[in-house]
Amino acid sequence: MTDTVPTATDGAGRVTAVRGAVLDIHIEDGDLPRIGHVVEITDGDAAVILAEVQSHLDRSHVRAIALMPTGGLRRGAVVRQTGGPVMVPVGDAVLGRLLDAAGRVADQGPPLPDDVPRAPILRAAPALADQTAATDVFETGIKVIDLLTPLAHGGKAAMFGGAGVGKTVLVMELIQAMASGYQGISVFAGIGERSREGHELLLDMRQSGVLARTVLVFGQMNEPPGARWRAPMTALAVAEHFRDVRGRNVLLLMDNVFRFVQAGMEVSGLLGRLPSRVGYQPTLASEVAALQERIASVGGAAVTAIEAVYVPADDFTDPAVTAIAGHMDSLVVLSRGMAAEGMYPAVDPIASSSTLLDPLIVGELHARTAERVRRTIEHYRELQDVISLLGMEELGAEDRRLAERARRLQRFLTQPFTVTEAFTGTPGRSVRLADTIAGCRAILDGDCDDWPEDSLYMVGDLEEARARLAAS
Ligand SMILES: Nc1ncnc2c1ncn2[C@@H]1O[C@H](COP(=O)(O)OP(=O)(O)OP(=O)(O)O)[C@@H](O)[C@H]1O
Repeated sequence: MTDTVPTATDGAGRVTAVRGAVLDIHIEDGDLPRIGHVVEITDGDAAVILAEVQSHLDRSHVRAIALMPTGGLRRGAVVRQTGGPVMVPVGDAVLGRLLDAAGRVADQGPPLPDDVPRAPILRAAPALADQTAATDVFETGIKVIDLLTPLAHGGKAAMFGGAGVGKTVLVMELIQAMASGYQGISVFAGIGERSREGHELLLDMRQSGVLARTVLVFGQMNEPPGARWRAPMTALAVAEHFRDVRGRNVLLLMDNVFRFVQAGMEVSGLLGRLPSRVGYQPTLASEVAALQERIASVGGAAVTAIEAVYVPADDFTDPAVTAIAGHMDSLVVLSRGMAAEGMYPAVDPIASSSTLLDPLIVGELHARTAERVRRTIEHYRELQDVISLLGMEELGAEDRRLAERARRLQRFLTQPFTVTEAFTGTPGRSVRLADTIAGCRAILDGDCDDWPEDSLYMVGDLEEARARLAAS
């Protein structure tokens, strides 16, 4: 598992072709490097470039994908085999640090000590028999999530949404909410997103004091596909070390897993493989599985994953989206319609789900309340056409009462976030699950029927709404 850097083996070679991130290498004598193994390329004084071997072309040629920019690289550059996959630094020394996909520090801090333990980024998932199931609820303080899509301690949750519906804001809020009250280690993988967001996160974490327990791994959108493709694996290697060697609980956050799939698609195209459905790589399902299956809880230590997933063109049937969704315990679906109405967080209460929402896991009261909330909002949606044509007044008394309660529930499930305070001016709220359940039950039972809808919009618990009502 954890190991020192592999020593060079025989089989030095030279670069024979450079096509962007794709490198063809001639191995002059000795064995070819294995698929998945990494080679080091040096060209005079230029920085060392790492590349991962992807195919064996013939008895003496391999094709590799560079993990770093290849600008300036020339044919004839010297290639040295390392005899293993990429080895990245792990353990206490990387806490509070920012690494790139190849495990180099990228935060202008001091270099890592020479004796830092290293781990390979490519590894098999733990055996099924060693994995423990996730059945403990991880309370986030975000009403709509805790009530309708509870997250599992040691489970996987994904936030799905099209462009600009609030995925990043939600993941950042979860980091704030969970990491600050959480005693484990957090590992954040920034994959294919804007570098600006990464730097903002670094600053935020430094200010809030969680950075000392956090490792950041970035392969952002300006980096070559190999880096974006391997950044999540590097983050996993760091997380696995804390889980397996140190027995610590780990919170693994990834923004954005779709970009990992997209990078894999670029790599596949660069290697000349025929595309499959919707232009994706033929290996889509196995690539997603290779990542997701490694996120597992073993023995006493849990890895809890929160992943943001971009949904291209808001198409939830996209093969990348469905491939990722299949691995999740909790699916948080963000809706453009709700975001347009300012209903933040724009979590769609009907489309979102969680395997934990079972009376045997969360308890009878929670499961029943969630079910009633869902049914009421769903019924309101069914009535929407009639309402937009004829108005609420034309509904029957029972439907009208349900519609009014559904609108109040939708507003009560909005919540100001700490991370948006800077531009909304409203401080964030964290609500205990018991208060969320009590608030929803009160609305469902008609206790708030004569409250104006606005009194429930962007509040914490029902007491706050009551106080707001009394003050108005
Ligand atoms: N909880 C919220 N409260 C208030 N505003 C929000 C909230 N969530 C999102 N927004 C608004 O929506 C904008 C887009 O959010 P965000 O960057 O999280 O979207 P995204 O889905 O990650 O987008 P992209 O796919 O472009 O990365 C924010 O800049 C903010 O104006």
